[in-house]
Amino acid sequence: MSEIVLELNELACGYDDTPIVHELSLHLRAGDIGCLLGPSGCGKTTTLRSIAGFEAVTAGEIRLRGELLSSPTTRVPPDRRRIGMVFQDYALFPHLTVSENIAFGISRHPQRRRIVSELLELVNLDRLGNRYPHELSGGQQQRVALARALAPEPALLLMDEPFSNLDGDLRRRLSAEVRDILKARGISAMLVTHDQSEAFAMCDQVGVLREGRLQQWDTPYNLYHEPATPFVASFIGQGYFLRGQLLTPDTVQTELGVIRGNRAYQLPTGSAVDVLLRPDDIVGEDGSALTATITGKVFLGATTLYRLQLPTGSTVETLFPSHDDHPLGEVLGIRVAADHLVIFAAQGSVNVSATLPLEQMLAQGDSA
Ligand SMILES: Nc1ncnc2c1ncn2[C@@H]1O[C@H](COP(=O)(O)OP(=O)(O)OP(=O)(O)O)[C@@H](O)[C@H]1O
Repeated sequence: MSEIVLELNELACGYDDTPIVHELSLHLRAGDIGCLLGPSGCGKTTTLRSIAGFEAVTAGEIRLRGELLSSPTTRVPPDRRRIGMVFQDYALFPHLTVSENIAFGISRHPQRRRIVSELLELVNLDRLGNRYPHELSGGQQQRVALARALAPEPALLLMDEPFSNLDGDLRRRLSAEVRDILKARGISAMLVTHDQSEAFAMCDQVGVLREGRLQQWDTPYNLYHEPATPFVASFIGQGYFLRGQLLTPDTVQTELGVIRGNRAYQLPTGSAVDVLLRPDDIVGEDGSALTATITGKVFLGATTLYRLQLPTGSTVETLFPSHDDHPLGEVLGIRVAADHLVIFAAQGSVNVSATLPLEQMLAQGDSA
């Protein structure tokens, strides 16, 4: 495993007397791209600004390659941190050409012409060095901003919503391109976004923040398949919770029958639980005894997302190839095909009427 480049230990920060971020701990390894993801106002930018040195920390510490950058009694100035930044609005100098913008942070470097020319090539702007920012598209301006941030060879690159001024397709292409550039150069980076698909496409580790608290710092795969909290489960990806009752550590009785998962839960047998079902966990099956009524559908291109109402009134979702078209109101046969069983202790009271007596459920669980 590579060395740890960025360490946040029990970090707390905020503005004047308003605490925003609380007890935030995470480690980013060299060459990895990390991300802070969360709803608007949860503290992503505040955390990034603290790492950059623009905001003081009130508790905990920030270390870069082991060196203490911030603590309640230490604050290395932003320009001494070896951290590069790329902002949402590009923040290029309008009176400088593309090449001059890129050279800005290395004006005294003897090799600056060579570095600028390499970076121009890296970000695919090698013929635009003499243009001014207003003569470039948004995507091109953001590439210049990236090249400028990379020129001083920072130990860490911070990116605050870098693609949010760009639209759909360009945004996807540029984020993939930036990931390739960072990976090719082994650059460690931390991104802030509220766009989950961008976080998943670009990042090795993603931290989900809620109201200034880190809920989980993990790979995109684990966030999706093994969310640590109900908030992460509902914030990441799509899905609905179904109330159930734990039969054994890895099986649960629900109104869709007994579902067996791939890991054991440490909750007491018989506990009321909430089971997360993603759209890919529910599949159509002609003739199935389990049926659901289509109450909504969203065309997504290759697939269509159907919202289904179960006889008890609960909701689940499923995805069909879009050529497999079904009208609203149709009753479908369905089956659960979940490999990853994600459950949490039930929030609120148990809907006893939707469950069977425990003995009967255990008998069904044995035969499942
Ligand atoms: N300069 C400031 N002074 C006081 N409060 C601020 C300041 N900047 C941000 N805040 C508050 O801090 C909280 C977190 O803001 P922050 O910008 O970190 O959130 P965010 O997760 O990046 O949100 P968004 O996705 O909307 O950019 C918000 O409640 C915001 O109003």
